[in-house]
Amino acid sequence: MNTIERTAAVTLRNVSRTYGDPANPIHALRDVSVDINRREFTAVMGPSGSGKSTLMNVMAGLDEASAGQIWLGANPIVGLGDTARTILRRTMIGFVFQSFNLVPTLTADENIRLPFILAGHRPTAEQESWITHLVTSLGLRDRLGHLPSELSGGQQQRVAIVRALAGRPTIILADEPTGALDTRTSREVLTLLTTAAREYGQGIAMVTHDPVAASYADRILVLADGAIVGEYRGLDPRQISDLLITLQGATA
Ligand SMILES: Nc1ncnc2c1ncn2[C@@H]1O[C@H](COP(=O)(O)OP(=O)(O)OP(=O)(O)O)[C@@H](O)[C@H]1O
Repeated sequence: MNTIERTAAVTLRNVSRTYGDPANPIHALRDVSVDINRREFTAVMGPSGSGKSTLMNVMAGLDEASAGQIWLGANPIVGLGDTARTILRRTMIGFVFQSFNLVPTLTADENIRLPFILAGHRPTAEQESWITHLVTSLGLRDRLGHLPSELSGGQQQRVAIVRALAGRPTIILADEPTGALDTRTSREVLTLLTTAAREYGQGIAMVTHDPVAASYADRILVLADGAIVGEYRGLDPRQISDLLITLQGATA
């Protein structure tokens, strides 16, 4: 199976993740098979504890699947050593976490450039103009010299988003990226993620509880109790909240 050409940004086949005592296991993911496609913005939704963060962590190779296979692009990650996995992650994935994860001693500009420094090369001219576009459209031009502690939560999140998008990674994994943002900035961030998928062919997976944020996605995956229980397209925010309310009722 490893030799089959894979066009998805991330492929999961029969992936399970079990925690805790084998006699009394917690099944965070149960036999999940899904593709996160390139050129597509996928929202991941589901009740608290349904496995959304676990799904993101195993896709990123930050957590080990207990069973199953995972590919980043064409590269299998199950069984890879730590170093190889770190290199793959660095070159193929951009992360946006709710907690920003900026380096406190680096300025906004240095944080944005950190992935390039870690990868050992400077941004190309094309990447420089993409960074300038991102910085300008997220209103960060006059904040680049500031440390994270000198920025508001929303500004810190925008810096993290520019950092994730800057190198045009194959996949962007975002966990509640708009959780700390005001409505206008949220809209800008979601529009940027949409652009990243449509125009730059990146695969986006975004965990969110927010029906408005999810309505920007092309596809919504719904998790319940560690399994994918639904896949939807073309829903508006109202339809998404109705869906979640129905699911909460079914799993309560
Ligand atoms: N390191 C861990 N050790 C033990 N159990 C864990 C661990 N990580 C997650 N779990 C359990 O796995 C299940 C799925 O957790 P996960 O964090 O993936 O859910 P989630 O859908 O992201 O929840 P939320 O929306 O509240 O963030 C939960 O029952 C959780 O308690």
